[in-house]
Amino acid sequence: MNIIRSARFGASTLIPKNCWSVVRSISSTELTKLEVNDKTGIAVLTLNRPPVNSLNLELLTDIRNSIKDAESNKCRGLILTSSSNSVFSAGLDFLEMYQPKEERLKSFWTALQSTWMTLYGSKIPTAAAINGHAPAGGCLLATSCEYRVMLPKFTIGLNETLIGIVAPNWFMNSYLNVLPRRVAELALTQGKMFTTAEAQQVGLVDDVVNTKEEAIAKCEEFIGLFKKINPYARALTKQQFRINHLQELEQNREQDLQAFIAAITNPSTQAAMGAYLENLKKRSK
Ligand SMILES: CC/C=C\C/C=C\C/C=C\CC/C=C/CC(=O)SCCNC(=O)CCNC(=O)[C@H](O)C(C)(C)COP(=O)(O)OP(=O)(O)OC[C@H]1O[C@@H](n2cnc3c(N)ncnc32)[C@H](O)[C@@H]1OP(=O)(O)O
Repeated sequence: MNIIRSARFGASTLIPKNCWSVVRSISSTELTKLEVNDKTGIAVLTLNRPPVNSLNLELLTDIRNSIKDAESNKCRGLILTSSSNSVFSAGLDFLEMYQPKEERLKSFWTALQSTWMTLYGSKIPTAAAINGHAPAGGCLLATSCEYRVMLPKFTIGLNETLIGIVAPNWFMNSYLNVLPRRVAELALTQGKMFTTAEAQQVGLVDDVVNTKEEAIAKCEEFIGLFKKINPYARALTKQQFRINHLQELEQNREQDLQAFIAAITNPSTQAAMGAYLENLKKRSK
């Protein structure tokens, strides 16, 4: 058996899963766990930032590093999931955007841009096992993948307008890569959160299953579709579909950062976000 070494983790840890496969930890931090199934070569990246996997600078950085680790370890595919039983990811961490410090705000948004470009443009097949709610940035992660499977009774969508903010172009492009234009426009302008059943109906998710294990198995099945396909030809074909969106952000990173800072630090945005956060806190009491 080849032991994969990770720059971030040193020697790999072997975790027996069943008699047919061995799950090996490639890299691990407090916030993420990246494990590869030795038999299939498929990696699972588990987000682990309780209570709701809200995406702060550190989690975004770890996600990006993990995607790169999966690629450099020549994994055959990557599955994103969550350690929570009810939330895939609550999207961007409001605490990064509410009453922010400018330098941290810049690093945060720059990390989000980089993580999105790494995931959306990844050469390896990517899939999301959505085992909980996936609002806003959580939905962005899922729609940046090539395949989505979701558990029942959760919600997913880009709800930015409900918070009084505007989803940037590249969030919209990830949505448009999955949804028909008319559906995407209506959903974005309403800040619609789709139930699992609605999401499947409009094509925002490809499949619905009852357990996380089944979701991972579905993702593995999807990634298995490429078993006999030349990875180089596959990666270049995927890239041709996504290159315009990637270049659009790459060429306008600084403008996008400035637009974000201006929008977020606007007093009316701060007031709307403050009220939304207050409401969230009240609801969780
Ligand atoms: C022309 C264009 C011009 C300009 C464009 C440029 C820039 C645009 C500007 C900005 C774009 C910014 C984009 C932002 C995208 C985002 O991702 S914003 C985040 C949106 N997320 C949400 O709305 C989700 C909110 N959360 C929930 O709905 C629920 O928490 C959830 C359903 C996920 C889980 O519910 P439940 O299990 O019941 O948990 P609780 O609600 O009880 O929450 C537990 C604690 O977690 C805290 N929390 C929840 N979400 C977040 C979050 N996103 N960030 C930080 N903290 C969060 C919650 O307050 C509870 O905390 P407490 O226990 O009370 O301390």
